[in-house]
Amino acid sequence: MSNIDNDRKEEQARVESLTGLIINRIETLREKTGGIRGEIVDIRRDFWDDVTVNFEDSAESAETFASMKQQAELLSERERSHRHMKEQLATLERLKTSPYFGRIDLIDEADPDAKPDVIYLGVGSLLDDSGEEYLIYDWRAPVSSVYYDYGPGPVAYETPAGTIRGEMTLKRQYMIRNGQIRSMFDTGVTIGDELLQEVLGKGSDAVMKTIVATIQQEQNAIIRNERAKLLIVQGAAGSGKTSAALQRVAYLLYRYRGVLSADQIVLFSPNPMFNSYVSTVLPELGEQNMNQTTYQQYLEHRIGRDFTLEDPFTQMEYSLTGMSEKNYEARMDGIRLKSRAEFMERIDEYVSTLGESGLVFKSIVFRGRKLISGKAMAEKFYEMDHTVTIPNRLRSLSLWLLKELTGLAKLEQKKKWVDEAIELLDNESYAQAYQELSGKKRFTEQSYDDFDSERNYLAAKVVQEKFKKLRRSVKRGKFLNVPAIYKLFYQSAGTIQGHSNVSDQWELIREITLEQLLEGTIPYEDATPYAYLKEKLEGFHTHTTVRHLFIDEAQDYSEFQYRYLKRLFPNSKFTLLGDFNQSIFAHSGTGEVFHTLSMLFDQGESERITLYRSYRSTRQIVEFASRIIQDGERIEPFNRNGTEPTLTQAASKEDLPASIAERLRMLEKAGYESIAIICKTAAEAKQISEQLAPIYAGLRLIEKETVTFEKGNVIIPSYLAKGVEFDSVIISDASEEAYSRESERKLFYTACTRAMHELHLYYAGELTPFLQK
Ligand SMILES: Nc1ncnc2c1ncn2[C@@H]1O[C@H](COP(=O)(O)OP(=O)(O)OP(=O)(O)O)[C@@H](O)[C@H]1O
Repeated sequence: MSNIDNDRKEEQARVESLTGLIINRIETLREKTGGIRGEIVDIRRDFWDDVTVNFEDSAESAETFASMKQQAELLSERERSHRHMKEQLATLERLKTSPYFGRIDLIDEADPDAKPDVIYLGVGSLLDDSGEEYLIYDWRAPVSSVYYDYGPGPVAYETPAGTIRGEMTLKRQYMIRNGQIRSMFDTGVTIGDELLQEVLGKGSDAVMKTIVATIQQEQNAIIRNERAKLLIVQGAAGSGKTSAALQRVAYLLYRYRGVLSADQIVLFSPNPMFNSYVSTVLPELGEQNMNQTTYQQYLEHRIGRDFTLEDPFTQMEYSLTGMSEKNYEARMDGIRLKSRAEFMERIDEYVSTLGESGLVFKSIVFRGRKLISGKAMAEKFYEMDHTVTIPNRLRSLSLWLLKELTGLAKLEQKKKWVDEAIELLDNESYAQAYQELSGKKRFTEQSYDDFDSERNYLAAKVVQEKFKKLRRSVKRGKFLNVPAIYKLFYQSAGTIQGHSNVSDQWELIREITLEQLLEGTIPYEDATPYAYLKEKLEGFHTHTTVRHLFIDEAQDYSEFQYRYLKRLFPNSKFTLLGDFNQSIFAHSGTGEVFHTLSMLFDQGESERITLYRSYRSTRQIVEFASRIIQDGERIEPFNRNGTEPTLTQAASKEDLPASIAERLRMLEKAGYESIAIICKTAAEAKQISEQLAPIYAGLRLIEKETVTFEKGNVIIPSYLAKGVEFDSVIISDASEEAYSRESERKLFYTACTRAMHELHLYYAGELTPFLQK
């Protein structure tokens, strides 16, 4: 019998004794939390009974105040304990069925002759009854990093007090379920294939899972990186970028507990559905979710009131299907142009000319009358010292406008409409007016119904009420007509130095952009330039409290967008997770974007980590997909075997749905619970969905508005499948017609790499050239 077999009994006994202890603790804590909850209810109910209220003189008032403060403190202390106990309970619940997943035996260099410290790692920490010894260490504790970074032999790890060195004499992994050790292995540096095989071999879920038990060394470097202000992770499809990002959030929340909170972390995800896909990982690790949003949602929030915003998926759909449209090439050229840093410089130049002239203001109109004209505002604005910044001059203008409005309100009170409005007031308003006037002693002694006083008072009230909206919009800077100013940029841009030579198609780009803007719609490629212009004019609305910004699918952002984000989050560290082989937007392309981004940080502040190993798909799928990309980064499959991907040629396009339905039946029979039919575009997805409906039931069509990711069989456009995964994938049309342009190569690669276990491709006519070699 090997050592490990000898140890097994002992290990199982330890698991049992720990589980017993955890169960006991849970019971005791439940009782205690119940008690505290009761106390809180009592304190809240009896709050005023237990406070001595007396405001008769200042000494009594002070006593009242002190007694209230004491009660409030007692309440908040009880509430704090309750929260703390609930957190402890949640940790114990997590540990109950699977208390730990790893063990390391360490000898400290400072005490080489001592017996090794035996350290168990789990998803939370557990102390013994004395509160001095750790029975389980949290996977994020400093010492736990040794588990992920080393095999048996010399080790080192960082603690807040400095580097600790020592020797690892044992590294063991466990799979514990329901209090039973299902398997255990002793391993080297990499966290064993056996466990990974088991985890990865399972069916996909509707939600992402935590990977703490099997984090790989190179992923650990991402999770625990604390130095870099800009951390760029380039990683093959399925290499665990998103997983590492989420564990990194959990790590940071643990490492900086009390300093960093979940609402100071923001994650930009590729689409709203993705938010639901990743939303359970952090709660599973006992942490709150960070703020999750999409770039589009952010833009919508900033500029959605000014224009109808085109979303990136509509733009994508156009770029994939609009080839035969009249100005297709010009628009595509425009998309690329507007994503570049040079375009930002053009906007900067434009803004500097606006400091001298050209700002457009909206007149303040009230009841169909112009109260203050836009022209008057422009005159006032340009009278101000030109060395003062535009946002500061706008602030002065806003103060001037508010003052003007006060004067205008007085004049307005004399108008006839005010009398009519007064007549329509209800009794309550009259009574209130009377009361307030009496309070202010505005009536003469002889009469309470001094008509003028009352009328003036009510008139002021009526006008004030109506002017409230005007004042509010002035305070919000609404008097600046940013949409018109942006349109003017295109109307006059030919005259801005250097602009006409940014693209041969510039004249046409201007024309088609203006056409859209005049219709009240802003193309996706203009949304960031517009938002940037708006911020430059109004002053940047920076998010200074955000400390960490995570951007998933980072290859899909343009240089312009990154420069904009850098300004919006000035105090934030950036973690970017991307794969250039999956750059599917017309504006995204090469690693240069990341290079220019790192130039926005000081030297030495940015780091880059590359992940080559792909965990999602079987070796066969990874090898198959690698053929699609030409000269991208190499991808190493994790050695998990499966069936070879298949290519099926149908006699005609019309025969495709029947063949696909047959494959669906086979896959379901094989037990797969999440199968995706991935189509190039939304239009194709819709068509296939209609064709399949009569012959195959239960397929859910995923559209850009879909917000939840549920387990089951779906039909999905390729660009919405980003970041997610399925047991098996069917590519509904892998023909030359669908995928042949260079811009479609990466889309095709992204689609194929969504498959975990099986991949099947269908086509009619010629096969895509990307697979012909
Ligand atoms: N260390 C690991 N242990 C277990 N599973 C892992 C590990 N790393 C990654 N995985 C699994 O591999 C799959 C892919 O991971 P993830 O989605 O994070 O990759 P990605 O790099 O973001 O992929 P893509 O770029 O294709 O969206 C997931 O199922 C994830 O759970």
